[in-house]
Amino acid sequence: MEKKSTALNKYSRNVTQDPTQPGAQAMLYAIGLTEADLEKPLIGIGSTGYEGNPCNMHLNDLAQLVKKGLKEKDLVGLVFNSIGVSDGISMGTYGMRYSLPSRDIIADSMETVVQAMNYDGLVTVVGCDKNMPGALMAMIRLNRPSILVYGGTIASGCLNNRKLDIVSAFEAWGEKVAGTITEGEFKSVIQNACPGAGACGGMYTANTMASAIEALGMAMPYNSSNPAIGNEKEKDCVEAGRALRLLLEKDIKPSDIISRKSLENAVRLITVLGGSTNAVLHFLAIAKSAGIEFTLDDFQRISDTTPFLADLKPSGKYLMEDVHRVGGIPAVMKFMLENGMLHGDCLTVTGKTIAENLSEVPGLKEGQKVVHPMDQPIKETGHLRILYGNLAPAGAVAKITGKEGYHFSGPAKVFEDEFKANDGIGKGLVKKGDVVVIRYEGPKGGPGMPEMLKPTAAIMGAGLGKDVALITDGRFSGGTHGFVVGHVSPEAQDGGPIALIQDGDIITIDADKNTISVALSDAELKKRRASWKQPALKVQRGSLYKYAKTVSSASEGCVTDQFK
Ligand SMILES: CC[C@H](C)C(=O)C(=O)O
Ligand SMILES: [Mg+2]
Repeated sequence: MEKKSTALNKYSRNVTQDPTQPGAQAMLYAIGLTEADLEKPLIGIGSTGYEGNPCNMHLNDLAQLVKKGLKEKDLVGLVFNSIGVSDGISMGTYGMRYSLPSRDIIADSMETVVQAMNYDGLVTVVGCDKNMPGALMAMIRLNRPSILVYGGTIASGCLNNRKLDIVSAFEAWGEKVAGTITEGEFKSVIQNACPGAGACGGMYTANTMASAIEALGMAMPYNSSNPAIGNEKEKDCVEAGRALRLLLEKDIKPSDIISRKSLENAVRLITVLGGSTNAVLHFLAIAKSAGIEFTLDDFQRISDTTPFLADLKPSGKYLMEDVHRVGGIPAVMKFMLENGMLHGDCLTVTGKTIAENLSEVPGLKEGQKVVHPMDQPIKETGHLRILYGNLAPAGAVAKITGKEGYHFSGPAKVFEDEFKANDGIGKGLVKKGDVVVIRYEGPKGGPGMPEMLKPTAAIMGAGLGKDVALITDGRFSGGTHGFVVGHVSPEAQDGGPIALIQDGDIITIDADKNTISVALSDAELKKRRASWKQPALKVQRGSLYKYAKTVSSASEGCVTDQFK
């Protein structure tokens, strides 16, 4: 792409080169910049590093490596921090209600710093689930040369020659409640599941979003599959710093890289990998941030025409470390390009196209078992199904790998929130054949649309994965598997039909016809709605109140900056 070169410091020059800004320059000298530095582009390095989470504990060190790469290319890197919360640590507690809102706080905070400080470009160094979409939304809003750097996946844990990961710990609770493991075994799983730094090791939300962002073209090749610990990750951080120079010189911005075609590339990779349902929510929001028409129906269209090929946890056997071992995400993308599943002409942050990047990488390792061949798919079409029906007039998102079948019908077992559901499951109130309904956990009702890994892991751990379905206006962790439907819209707080369900109503989920329905007549639903009263919001002040008052529905990506 031949783009005219512009002043590389077109933003920072407003403070570094303007004689009417002596205070700014005095402060920049104070942080140690020299007169020569003030003539160079200033690049924000937005890190979500913090000590309290394995996904984020090493990010500030990686940010220094990005800074090193920038310096090698005569650019001044300046590290700043945004926030992050841990899905794995907050899961099952009230704190999980802050998880999805943290995405938009990260987007707002990175936008704020880069705009306020007049930085010419941005490299974000991110780790846990919401960090990637939040950082990407900021990059899109700012639309100046940017690269996303993912902190990388965690190594697998190990116990008695059994590979463990974070979901092993979650599911161990269900196994213990069901009596299939002892208290001692339970403790050993917990203590050995996560060996150190890195984001959750299966194809959960962090690895899903990192892989998809690499396919979108906003991260360097191998960035998503290089593990958190090791010289490959250190190298890719320095390379990202170096790579920003070309983007500045050619004035290549996110709006030159993100398009409907590159969004299709991202979603097609998610489908091949069997990625997290959260990617639906986040890519709806990312597309909205970019002003690109991309709706739930686009996910269904791509799912209908893309095979599910990767045998990855939570429903499969392998972890992201195994993807790395057999060639990494570029090798998967090369396989997809060769099979006509990617648009190779999309530009990326290397300044080259997807096809040009992939021409330089080896393919999947001979004989590897992680990614199935085209003629032996795990499922001929995608695992992500967008369901509609009298229970979800505005849509719902199902994760159907086929391992639990494609149809489920049974009596509703209704819980008014996640905590009551966890309590009920723990007390054995959920029986084979039930459709568990967890409601008032949507974007406004939660608020914050929490992930339901605790109940789904308990159901799976109790061996009920094939015998119980679970639907919610909340969402699911990437670690969730089983017969699950989330993002039911409209949510209960807004009076959606899910608010009208009563114990015993027969709910039917058909993943072939993409429908979710309750066996009630329109007249009955109308009668129940007449007596339904909207409950007050669960919070009346603070960040969750602001969120509940501004957030859009899940079928719109839960955006908070585009309210009408
Ligand atoms: C267990 C998985 C992780 C903690 C998560 O929340 C996600 O992938 O969404
Ligand atoms: Mg999560």
